[in-house]
Amino acid sequence: MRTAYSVETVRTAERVLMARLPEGALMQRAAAGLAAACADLLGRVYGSRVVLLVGSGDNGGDALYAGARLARRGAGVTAVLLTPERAHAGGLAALRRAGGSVAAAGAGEGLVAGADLVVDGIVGIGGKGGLRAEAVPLAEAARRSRAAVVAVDLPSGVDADTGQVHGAAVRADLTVTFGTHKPGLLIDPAREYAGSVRLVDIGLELPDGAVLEALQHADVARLLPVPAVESDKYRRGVVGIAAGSARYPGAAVLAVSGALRGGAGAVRYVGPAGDAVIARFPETLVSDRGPKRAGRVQAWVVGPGAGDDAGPVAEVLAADVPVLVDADGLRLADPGAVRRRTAPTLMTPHAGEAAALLGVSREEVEGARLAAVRELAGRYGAAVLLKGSTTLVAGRDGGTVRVNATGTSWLATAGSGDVLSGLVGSLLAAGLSAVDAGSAGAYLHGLAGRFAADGAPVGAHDVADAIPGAWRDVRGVG
Ligand SMILES: NC(=O)C1=CN([C@@H]2O[C@H](COP(=O)(O)OP(=O)(O)OC[C@H]3O[C@@H](n4cnc5c(N)ncnc54)[C@H](O)[C@@H]3O)[C@@H](O)[C@H]2O)[C@@H](O)CC1
Ligand SMILES: Nc1ncnc2c1ncn2[C@@H]1O[C@H](COP(=O)(O)OP(=O)(O)O)[C@@H](O)[C@H]1O
Ligand SMILES: [K+]
Repeated sequence: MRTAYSVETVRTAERVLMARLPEGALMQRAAAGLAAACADLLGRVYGSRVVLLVGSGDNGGDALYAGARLARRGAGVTAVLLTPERAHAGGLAALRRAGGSVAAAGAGEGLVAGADLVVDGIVGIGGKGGLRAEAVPLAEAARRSRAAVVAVDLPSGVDADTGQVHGAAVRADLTVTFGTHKPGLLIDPAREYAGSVRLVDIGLELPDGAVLEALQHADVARLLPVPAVESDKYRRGVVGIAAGSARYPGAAVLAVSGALRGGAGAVRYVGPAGDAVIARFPETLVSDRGPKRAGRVQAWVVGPGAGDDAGPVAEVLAADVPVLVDADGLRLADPGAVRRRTAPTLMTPHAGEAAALLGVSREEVEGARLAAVRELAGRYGAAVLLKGSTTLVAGRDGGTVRVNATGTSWLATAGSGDVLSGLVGSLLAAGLSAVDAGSAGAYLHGLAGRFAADGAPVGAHDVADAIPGAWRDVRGVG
């Protein structure tokens, strides 16, 4: 499990550790890790041109000490000081002792343009708001230049705790972060500014209560239901899919395609697209009698391609089994009925649907995904999986939010959300909790998207076909 902690928690852990260590030891650990990452990126340190962008806090101190290490290995290192009178004194002295220099006033942009490597030590976890005006031209010069850009702890200008970006921010190729990931490094839009992320262990001891956690292969492998010797189809779980309409039969087919690959023992389809479903997947149990009279299921998926018929949504919400509500179902569901449910409920909106439910703009949701997913979970008393470039899953009772790291923008193709809803519904029927089903399903779906696409466009049905390969990859079999 990869975790991300709030700035406040990092600060507390840092204080505890600093009290036990000689002064400056923590910054030296950070600088050593940073310099090593820079050296890896440069390949050849000797003779390279390194420019440090140095702000007024310890983030700048890290950059200066790392710069000193690179200078000792033969790099030409120049520091551009944003507020010369407040630059980290110890770091500056170390850089000078190692043969590095300080840029003349006004020379920064030119130096950045000619650099091999730019180290962004403008601001770290002490930052508030976007970059200040004096730093903006330097960030722009770094973006224009051919230099590799390494952000210290996080790209300057992004919000460490939320992933929001207010105004200008540095765009990095690599972010070297200390002690723990910060939430902003894992959530768009900030995540995109971070490039790849390298975590340097500086010995921080972190308590329970991460803001975010990202499942990895081993975590998902533990969650996935695998039939035991004595399993039968009913013990494995039956998932009911109430989806599709005369206008959108494809949504039903795609949701069923995901459900068949999700680990339930049987898939029951209820709705007007039975013929299309059977034609493609003859193993489906099809009924046109409505969810209430369709027979026993261990979990329902309702909503994909449902059109305007609120009846099945209400019937499904009245069932005392886990329910996944997606797409049209989100609009048709009575919020009171969702809140009154005692069995688990998982809502799976994309940003536009989340915006409609919250009464805000899509841009607002996309700019502040963590706040949006928590707000929805709180309002509906339900688990919420917010889809998009960053997929987040929040539980109904708050706490740590899951973030999915496997997605790919090739998944932005019509119907891939329907596949996800079937897949996750199947995991619910197999007995996973709403948060586990949502996050394990998003993980497999993202991986399947990568495998199916492999660098080329795919349709949603290709993603469904790639799900078994994702399972095998996660379980380390085949
Ligand atoms: N917390 C930890 O455990 C460790 C922290 N270290 C470093 O220390 C950093 C935190 O240092 P500080 O607390 O001194 O804070 P920062 O260096 O992140 O920033 C504080 C300074 O930046 C200025 N500033 C704030 N917002 C700004 C903006 N939007 N644009 C430009 N300037 C802005 C402020 O005036 C303040 O002087 C971390 O990010 C990390 O790089 C490491 O040295 C080692 C361990
Ligand atoms: N830019 C992106 N990067 C990664 N995943 C994405 C991106 N855009 C969409 N996705 C994923 O693709 C799927 C699309 O679902 P959805 O928006 O409901 O589409 P549809 O309604 O057409 O099925 C979701 O799993 C979502 O997380
Ligand atoms: K930084």
